Amino acid sequence: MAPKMVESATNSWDITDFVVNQGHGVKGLSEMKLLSIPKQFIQPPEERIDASKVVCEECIPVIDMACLDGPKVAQMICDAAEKWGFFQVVNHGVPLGVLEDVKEATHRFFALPGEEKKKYSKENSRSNSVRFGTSFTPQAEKSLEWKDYLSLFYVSEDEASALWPSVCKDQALEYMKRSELVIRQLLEVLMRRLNVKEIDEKKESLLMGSMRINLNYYPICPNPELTVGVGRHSDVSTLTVLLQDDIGGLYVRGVHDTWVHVPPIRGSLVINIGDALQIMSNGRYKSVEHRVIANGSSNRVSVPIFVNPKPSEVIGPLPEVLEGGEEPLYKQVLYSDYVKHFFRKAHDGKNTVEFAKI
Ligand SMILES: O=C(O)CCC(=O)C(=O)O
Ligand SMILES: [Fe+2]
Repeated sequence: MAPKMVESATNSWDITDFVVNQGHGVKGLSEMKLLSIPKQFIQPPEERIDASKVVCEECIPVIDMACLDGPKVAQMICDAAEKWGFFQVVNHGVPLGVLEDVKEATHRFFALPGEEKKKYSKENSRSNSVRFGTSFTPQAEKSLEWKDYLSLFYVSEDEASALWPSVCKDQALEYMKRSELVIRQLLEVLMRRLNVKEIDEKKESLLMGSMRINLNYYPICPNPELTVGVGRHSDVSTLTVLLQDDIGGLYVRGVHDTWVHVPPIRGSLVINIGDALQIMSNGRYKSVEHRVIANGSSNRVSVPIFVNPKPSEVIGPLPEVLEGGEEPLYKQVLYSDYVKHFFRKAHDGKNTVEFAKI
């Protein structure tokens, strides 16, 4: 890249324009091989990960789904959802090839020229359900996050075939479809501890009535210690199924203000509880804060599937949970309002759930 370009792009106005508006993303910036990150990406010290708070002795549970019918596994899943809000599953039934294909497809999408990716930006996309972007909500953020993404909201197979980018749609759809069984199994197990005997049509709409798949791309960063890949947040989903590659960098909030790394395990899926399930379980299951650090030497991809209530559902503590006289901690809220509230502001840890607190 010509030095002039580097020089002009480091001008503060141009950076946002280059990264956000022109569709080059952070990847475009990373490829310019800047010696340091532009100031727009510098996070305040309290938002950078503090190495002294990272604990290596602890680890989120790794659960073998092959023994799901045995007595122990269901208990481990529910315990992990209560204590950590996070766990990894192995032998989950989604073929390794499907996982590898969707990671490759993610690299393929982000390798497209900026002009091509820009067709899916907020301004240009033919549909609200397909969105290429950068950071989280650049208009609301004081500091940008070092991440690009393609977000695909699933409406129907026909819509996906017509509108999702052709370089990744088959792989993204296949990953989503093949994950449905493990999603159902997990929800059934989690519901049983809440006295919900079966997931009927109404519960299905409430728990998994909509799906969103994101392809995340975290490019190499010249000053990873000064910025973040994703800031502290909890997901607004019922639960999230996350595929990560072998680079690492995802951290989960542990006890006493500590952070615990989620080590990549080949073939595993990371499962985390989202705010919607925390609310529906009246706080029994925890949607836990997490964040992603930037990386100085490798590009990283991850592919979360956000399993969400249908946007038109009203969520609140489930009647089965309150049956024994437990006081509700959350009010009834329209799920689409909850999501709007989340996307209106920058990432700010666990604060979103305050929106639903009584
Ligand atoms: O990339 C990751 O490992 C996590 C991403 C994440 O937390 C999210 O997209 O909500
Ligand atoms: Fe997340």
